[in-house]
Amino acid sequence: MIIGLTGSIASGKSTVSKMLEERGFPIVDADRVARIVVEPGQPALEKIREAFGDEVILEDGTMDRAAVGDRIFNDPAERKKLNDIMHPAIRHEMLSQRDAHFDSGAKTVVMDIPLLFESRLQHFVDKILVVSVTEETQLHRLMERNGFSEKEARARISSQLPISEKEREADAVIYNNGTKEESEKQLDRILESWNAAP
Ligand SMILES: CC(C)(COP(=O)(O)OP(=O)(O)OC[C@H]1O[C@@H](n2cnc3c(N)ncnc32)[C@H](O)[C@@H]1O)[C@@H](O)C(=O)NCCC(=O)NCCS
Ligand SMILES: Nc1ncnc2c1ncn2[C@@H]1O[C@H](COP(=O)(O)OP(=O)(O)OP(=O)(O)O)[C@@H](O)[C@H]1O
Repeated sequence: MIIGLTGSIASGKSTVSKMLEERGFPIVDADRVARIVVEPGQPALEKIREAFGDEVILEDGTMDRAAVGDRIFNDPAERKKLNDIMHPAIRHEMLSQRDAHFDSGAKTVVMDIPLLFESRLQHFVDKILVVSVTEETQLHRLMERNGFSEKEARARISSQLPISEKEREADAVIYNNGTKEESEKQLDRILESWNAAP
């Protein structure tokens, strides 16, 4: 079985992903893969330099994530330009990690994909698990975790589909406004109802 774990920025996907990892599920993490495909020497990084200019590359040759973030979260055309470069590379690496887990005998693989709906990847997974929070909690946690101003946080939130739309298409939803323990209980109930074992 493939579980697609999604939600919105700072809704708690990594928190739930950690709980799944503790239960022995192998995780393919799109955000982590997105860092691998732009390491120095990777073709995607060269394309980013060509498309966005030398000002988004740091002196040590790595991508300036803050500079790229400022550009893409404030401009849909810039965001599309980056997505068009990075998403094919991310998809390729994620599928190869997924296959490796199944080849090693996993029964269930979790794919943590923040943009599962935005990138229309629903057909890649068997069950969609959405981690949801109210917009107020999301804004508060995002500002606190990243040290963003309200404007910076809102730009990121509005770069994604509203979480209510994601909930509608989910097979199950974890409401992560309460404590992590409360979310953990919801997770265990969902895994049991799906008969999901690692
Ligand atoms: C823009 C970048 C450099 C900002 O880096 P930064 O370290 O500040 O953030 P990080 O990578 O941890 O992402 C945080 C969250 O931002 C959101 N996000 C990232 N990219 C996008 C995007 N293109 N569109 C909408 N939301 C996005 C996701 O919810 C993600 O979990 C980085 O997010 C990136 O390379 N994005 C493009 C690749 C991508 O689409 N990743 C999303 C998962 S496939
Ligand atoms: N139930 C909770 N109670 C309190 N804080 C929480 C809870 N769940 C998550 N957090 C905190 O909220 C922040 C966002 O959570 P997390 O990093 O798991 O979100 P995410 O969906 O993975 O974000 P991103 O899309 O940016 O990767 C983190 O600082 C995390 O520690």
